[in-house]
Amino acid sequence: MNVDGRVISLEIFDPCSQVNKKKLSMSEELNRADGFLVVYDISQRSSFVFAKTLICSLREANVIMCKRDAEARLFLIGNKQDLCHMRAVPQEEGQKVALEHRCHYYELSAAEQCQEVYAMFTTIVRNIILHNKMKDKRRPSGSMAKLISNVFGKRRKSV
Ligand SMILES: Nc1nc2c(ncn2[C@@H]2O[C@H](COP(=O)(O)OP(=O)(O)OP(=O)(O)O)[C@@H](O)[C@H]2O)c(=O)[nH]1
Repeated sequence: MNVDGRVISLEIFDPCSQVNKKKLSMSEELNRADGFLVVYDISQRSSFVFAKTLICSLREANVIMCKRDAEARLFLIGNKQDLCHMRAVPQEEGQKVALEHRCHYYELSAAEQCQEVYAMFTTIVRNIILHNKMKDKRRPSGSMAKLISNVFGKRRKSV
């Protein structure tokens, strides 16, 4: 993808397509993921219920650590908006769940709105890049980390 003049390669892992689909396996892929897109079908209530379970599992497994993490990395997406005549999940309900879990919410149709899908991915990647930059800033710098380890190192020796 081209995001603000930068070429970004995305690696997409779909745990729901794996053999053990019912159980969200907290595999290595999930733990090293930069972002999470939980997609449900607006014409199928069961997929919305499953989406809510997935969001809770991400939180319980500490893959999504805190409010700030969810705001930057977790996205709830109601797909198949073109089937709104068969809608089983009101948009407000999706928005409410997103608000409860502090994540972003989109409703679109992957089949008919490829530009919206591209725009959504651009926003997601932008958010994640910004979040990762902030995280790096919050981490102690090399010399500061060295200083901290020296201080604690010395203390440990004297105990
Ligand atoms: N009408 C409509 N159909 C869609 C849309 N997006 C996907 N589909 C259809 O929904 C079906 C499932 O799509 P997949 O891409 O396999 O979705 P998935 O989430 O991987 O599905 P699972 O196998 O259940 O995990 C396919 O028949 C798609 O063509 C959409 O926006 N509108």
